[in-house]
Amino acid sequence: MYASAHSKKITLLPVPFDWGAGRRGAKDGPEAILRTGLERKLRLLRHEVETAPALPEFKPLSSADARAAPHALKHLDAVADMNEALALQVSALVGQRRFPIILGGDHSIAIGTIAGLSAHYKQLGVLWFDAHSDLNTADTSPSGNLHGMSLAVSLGLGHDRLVKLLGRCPKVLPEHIVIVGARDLDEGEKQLIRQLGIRCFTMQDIDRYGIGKVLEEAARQLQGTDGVHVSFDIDSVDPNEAPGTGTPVPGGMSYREAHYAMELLQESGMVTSAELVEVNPSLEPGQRTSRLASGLLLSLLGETIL
Ligand SMILES: NC(=[NH2+])NCCC[C@H](N)C(=O)O
Ligand SMILES: [Mn+2]
Ligand SMILES: [Mn+2]
Repeated sequence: MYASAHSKKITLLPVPFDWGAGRRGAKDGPEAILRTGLERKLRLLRHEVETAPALPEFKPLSSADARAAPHALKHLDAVADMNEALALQVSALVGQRRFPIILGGDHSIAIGTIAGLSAHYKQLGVLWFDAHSDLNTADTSPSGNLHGMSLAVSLGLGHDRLVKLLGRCPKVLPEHIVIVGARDLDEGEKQLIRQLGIRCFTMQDIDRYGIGKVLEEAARQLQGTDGVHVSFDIDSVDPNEAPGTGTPVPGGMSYREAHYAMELLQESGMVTSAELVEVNPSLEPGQRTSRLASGLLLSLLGETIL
């Protein structure tokens, strides 16, 4: 086997957290992904790999937070506390010149990941693979679930406790965000995308241009950045391939489209961190979704077919 062009010092960081989602179970995602042998397989690609101790479990403490009234910010305290701890860890890893791969957990963990990254990358680019755009605010969210708001928070829109993590706000600029795979957007999210001019490649764009062309455009959009974070929500892939996830939406990326996107990003050499979220092992009998998640990370880090 050939050594991949650039061997990296990778830290796998498990984040067993699911209070940002409407249903429980994504907290077992990291363990399921790690069980596929991800660490060992990354080593076969000639990377130096360590698995960090999992982030401690943050649970709702106050009864108000646990009750999670509808149309509020559900479990705000737990989400804020977890993300603060996560942001500090991610920032420390980047400071040590390590390549962080954060294993979720629901997508609210992107708040902490991006906060930690933005402490080092002043022009951070974010490639957001998702059926959704997670651009809701308290005013537009149909659910109150914070995993549907994490990208908005990173743009500086949301509760003070979340947008001001580690000080800098916003963490990322609208022109440095590219969404890929969208097919279920709430009305307020559509408005925000238009208003801020966020680059959003829907499933129709993937149908029309092909995933290769879409990734080419995405890379062009992120040219002015000093680091690129791949935030991969497994529900961007079609539920036939990724059934083990909490908010599945039909009509997603195919197995090959998802892998090809990762392969192209590997070739581009532009990616500086990644996270894989929303794998919920309780929602499928087998290991299909966690295997897919693991395989996509391997493609992103240099695994090739031949
Ligand atoms: N990370 C996710 N899976 N997010 C799903 C969000 C669904 C919906 N848009 C909401 O705000 O509740
Ligand atoms: Mn998401
Ligand atoms: Mn999603």
